[in-house]
Amino acid sequence: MPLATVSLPGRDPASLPASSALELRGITKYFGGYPALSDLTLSVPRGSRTGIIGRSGAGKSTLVRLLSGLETPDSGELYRNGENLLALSPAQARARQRRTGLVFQHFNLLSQRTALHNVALPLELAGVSAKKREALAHEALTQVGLGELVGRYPAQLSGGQKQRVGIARALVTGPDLLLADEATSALDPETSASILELLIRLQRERDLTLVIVTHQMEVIRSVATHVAVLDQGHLAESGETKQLLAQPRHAVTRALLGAAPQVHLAAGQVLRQVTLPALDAAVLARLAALGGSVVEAHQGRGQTACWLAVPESVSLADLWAQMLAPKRAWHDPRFHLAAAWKGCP
Ligand SMILES: Nc1ncnc2c1ncn2[C@@H]1O[C@H](COP(=O)(O)OP(=O)(O)OP(=O)(O)O)[C@@H](O)[C@H]1O
Repeated sequence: MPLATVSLPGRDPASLPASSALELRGITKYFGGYPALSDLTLSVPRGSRTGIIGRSGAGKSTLVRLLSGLETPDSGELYRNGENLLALSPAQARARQRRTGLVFQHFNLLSQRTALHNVALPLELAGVSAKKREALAHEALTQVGLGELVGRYPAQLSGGQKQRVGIARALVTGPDLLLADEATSALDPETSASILELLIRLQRERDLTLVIVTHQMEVIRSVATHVAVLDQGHLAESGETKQLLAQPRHAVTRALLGAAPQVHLAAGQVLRQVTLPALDAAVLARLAALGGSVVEAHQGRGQTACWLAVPESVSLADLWAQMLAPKRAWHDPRFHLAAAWKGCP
């Protein structure tokens, strides 16, 4: 599908940072009245490896689809190398799409085609001659280490090899932007590491801008020079990876890092992390009765992740039983038992 042809009030390209591969300004995308992305403003530096991280439903895949031209935003501005992508003709949009490589979590290879013919497909669609596209596909497969396996069908390849084919296919048209959506999530840790190393090598060799979407902080740590944290369609925070991970400002970043907030606790108090269905007045009252207070709470869909300051003597089991059991006792046998054990009503 082509990129949008809607004309939005364009920004003077001179006002955009020259070093940006991508500039998103106030991007909003709705699905069925619900905002999957909300007023998202983000810069992706040219030549960076930018990680997009967030929990399930944060809007990561929606963002990738917008950047690849598979979706159009409902409002906002989207620039690539200073060019307003939302003001292109369909033909121009298709040309820009060929400069964008996409790598998928589940490889998306055609089972009836060999590795060579899977990689050659984007060139075929672009009208490149058979001889030339096979030569280019062979070269791309060699670059990802599969020069010997060009005649294999997907069913004859391992998961890691399939993803190498996916990467070769993404690069065969010579893009300057590579979007990888959970590219290693379906792979075992060792294979994931080798695919991430390959992405780093290719990004350097080809001077690409790599946008890598993941829900795994290890991927961000090992690959990304820059990172943007999404939370329920909003940008929670963004910056250089080293700095952002050393000093996470947003609760969702800390939750993804498994890091506790930096707070000064009273003597005899400790921090405990719990995820609650809700942080309502009744739960807060029970927490206060235990001598505890909320240090940080992060509301997700259907649950709230909390850091609580409580007296050292209040264990996690106490918190669960005393704060939740009264609400849940009749619905969840585990809490029923916990409540009975703790003598809760
Ligand atoms: N085509 C669609 N139609 C309706 N709702 C959608 C569609 N695509 C995404 N959504 C909704 O938009 C929100 C963001 O979804 P998205 O897939 O972008 O999140 P994500 O961060 O990639 O999640 P995950 O890590 O689980 O893939 C979710 O609430 C999702 O249900």
